[in-house]
Amino acid sequence: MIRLENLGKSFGKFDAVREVSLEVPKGAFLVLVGPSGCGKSTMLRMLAGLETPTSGRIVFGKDTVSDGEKGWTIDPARRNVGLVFQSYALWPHMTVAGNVDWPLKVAGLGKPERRQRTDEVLRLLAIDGLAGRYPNEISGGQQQRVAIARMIAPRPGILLFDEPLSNLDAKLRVEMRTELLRVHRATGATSVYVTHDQVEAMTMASHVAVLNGGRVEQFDPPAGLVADPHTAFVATFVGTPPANLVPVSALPPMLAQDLPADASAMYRPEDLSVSTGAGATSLAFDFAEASPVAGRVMITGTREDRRLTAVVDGAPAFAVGDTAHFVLPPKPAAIFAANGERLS
Ligand SMILES: Nc1ncnc2c1ncn2[C@@H]1O[C@H](COP(=O)(O)OP(=O)(O)OP(=O)(O)O)[C@@H](O)[C@H]1O
Repeated sequence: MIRLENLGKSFGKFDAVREVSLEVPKGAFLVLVGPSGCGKSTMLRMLAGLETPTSGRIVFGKDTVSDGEKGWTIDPARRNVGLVFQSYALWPHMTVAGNVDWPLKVAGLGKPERRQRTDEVLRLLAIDGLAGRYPNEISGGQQQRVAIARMIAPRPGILLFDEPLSNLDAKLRVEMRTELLRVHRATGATSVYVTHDQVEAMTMASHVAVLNGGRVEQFDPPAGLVADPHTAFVATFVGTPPANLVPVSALPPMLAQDLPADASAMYRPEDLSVSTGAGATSLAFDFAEASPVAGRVMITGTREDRRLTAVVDGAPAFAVGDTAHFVLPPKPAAIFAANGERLS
């Protein structure tokens, strides 16, 4: 179990992480997701013991491992965590097996046990055939597997990942997601995974914390974020494609009449349709693109700095720049106040 209680981190006057409270059970796969600069890495570094919180506490199981009020933290080597970064940081002068063996040697394990554990994790990551190679003799994806094998070999109870797949190409990234989840399950550890990619978050997580400006805007399972976004930020950040947010002032008068004038209305792409002619509940946008998604078509329109997305079964053929009329449903799926809070 990992529990964060009012966790905060300030650098001078700047609050990088503010009042974060959440709890996940043992075996959870917690993803911290949010835009650049929202405080994800700072949170992970506090979990790793590389950064001392300035307020609040971090609890692993029954043990407090960092206390911001008292200003102490248990150092990384003594808190039962494994950490994998974006850069693999393998030792170039050691073989694959040597890299995996090193932390076990440092931990003082005997040779037979080290050998057995190294073989076991290399097999788990399907890189046992590469044991004798050096890092510069294997691909980026294979290096990432070695970094993960090295992390799990000492059997930490908590696995921490900082954007581990961002250096891999798109296809490999998708494969490695599945692979990482398999490793996570096989170890029985609790994982915390940092990414700015909401698709990664939504496909991998058992629990997601959406961060914005150092705060957790919502903490829920992936399906909960899409079904019931608590803030305008979450509504437009998650989902494939994310929901549309339209200021009430820009809605057709018929749809705007009962809504607060300074609010925004959320419409799901699948609730919109697209037509060549204007209607009482449609908005005119410039057709930007159409792309096939799982047997349906995703249509995107732009106008000034706004974008609207519809996912439909079929639509008239538009050319780029044509006016496309996006027909809105009678009621929005949610309404958000000007400050982003959900009203209904
Ligand atoms: N040592 C530091 N001193 C001062 N400010 C810092 C320090 N470390 C991080 N920050 C600031 O804290 C904020 C959060 O940084 P952090 O690296 O946690 O963000 P992030 O969400 O991981 O971003 P990215 O996805 O770009 O890595 C940023 O505005 C950053 O500039």
